Amino acid sequence: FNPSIKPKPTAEVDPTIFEKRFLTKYRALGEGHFGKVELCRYDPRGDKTGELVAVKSLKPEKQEEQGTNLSREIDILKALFHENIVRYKGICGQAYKLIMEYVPLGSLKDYLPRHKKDTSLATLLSYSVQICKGMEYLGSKNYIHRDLAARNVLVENERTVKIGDFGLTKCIKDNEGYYTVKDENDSPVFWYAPECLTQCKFYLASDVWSFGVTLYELITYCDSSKSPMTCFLDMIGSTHGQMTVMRLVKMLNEGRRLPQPDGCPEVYELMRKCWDQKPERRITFTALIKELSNML
Ligand SMILES: C=Cc1cc(F)c(CN2CC[C@](CC#N)(n3cc(C(N)=O)c(NC(=O)OC)n3)[C@H](F)C2)cc1O
Repeated sequence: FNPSIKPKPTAEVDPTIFEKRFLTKYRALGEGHFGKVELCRYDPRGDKTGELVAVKSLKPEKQEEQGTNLSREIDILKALFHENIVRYKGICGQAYKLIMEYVPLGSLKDYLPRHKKDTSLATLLSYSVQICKGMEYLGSKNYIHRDLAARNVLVENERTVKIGDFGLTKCIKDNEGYYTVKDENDSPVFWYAPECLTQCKFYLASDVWSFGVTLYELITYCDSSKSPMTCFLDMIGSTHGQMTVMRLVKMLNEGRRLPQPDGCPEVYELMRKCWDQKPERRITFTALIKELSNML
């Protein structure tokens, strides 16, 4: 080693720029209204030693209309660093592809029904604490998720979960404290708080409401026969088409809520604190972390 000879810097390669020609598709992980998420291998050496990644891309016919939304989602995810939030890895092409870490055990919606026997209540509560930590961090940056549900929480391993999709995440304007929801075609209405349904206003506390519904999903191990949609449609009668939202709002305004899942009444008490009619009266993610941790 001769200290007087400075090694020539190798060409600076930006690890967040992925070349399309090295991305090989394996299978679809999910389909959305405007695009899809696919499992891919990024294999620049062409010997299958490259890493597996999850790639979100827009349908060609939706790129015009949704391109800005995807680039906003990319900018948000790029700036998030938390152990309970899926990692941003980069972009591909003219930013119509978002490259994320691949979380192989999939969403809680896929995972819980298949692992009911080996997932204790304590583990479910640990998952809940982790979701709240990710959401507390997101809220600290003035972002509202707007689509918190078991289908958007990923299982890293049997001890660790991460919030995995930020397709509807928006930034709250400081002086207003809420985001005005534009017409959302496939809004997850059964996870939405009353103020979102009636006034199209989304507060940080609106995400707490959605967390309460997500906690209900966890405690029922995402059993589709007891899903929020199934339950609510049973309560309001499922033959009302576009009247569904009206009847859902009426039922919520009357104070009716999802029923207590079998066992763990103290967890149901916590859900009820997430479902206070008024956003300002709802429990916060910080308080939820404390109360859930005390149950562990
Ligand atoms: C274009 C818009 C759009 C398209 C979509 F398909 C979806 C829906 N999609 C969200 C991402 C998803 C669920 C979550 N969280 N997921 C991510 C991973 C990962 N990072 O590994 C993963 N892994 C997995 O399933 O492993 C077996 N699933 C799953 F693809 C559903 C939402 C959208 O806004």
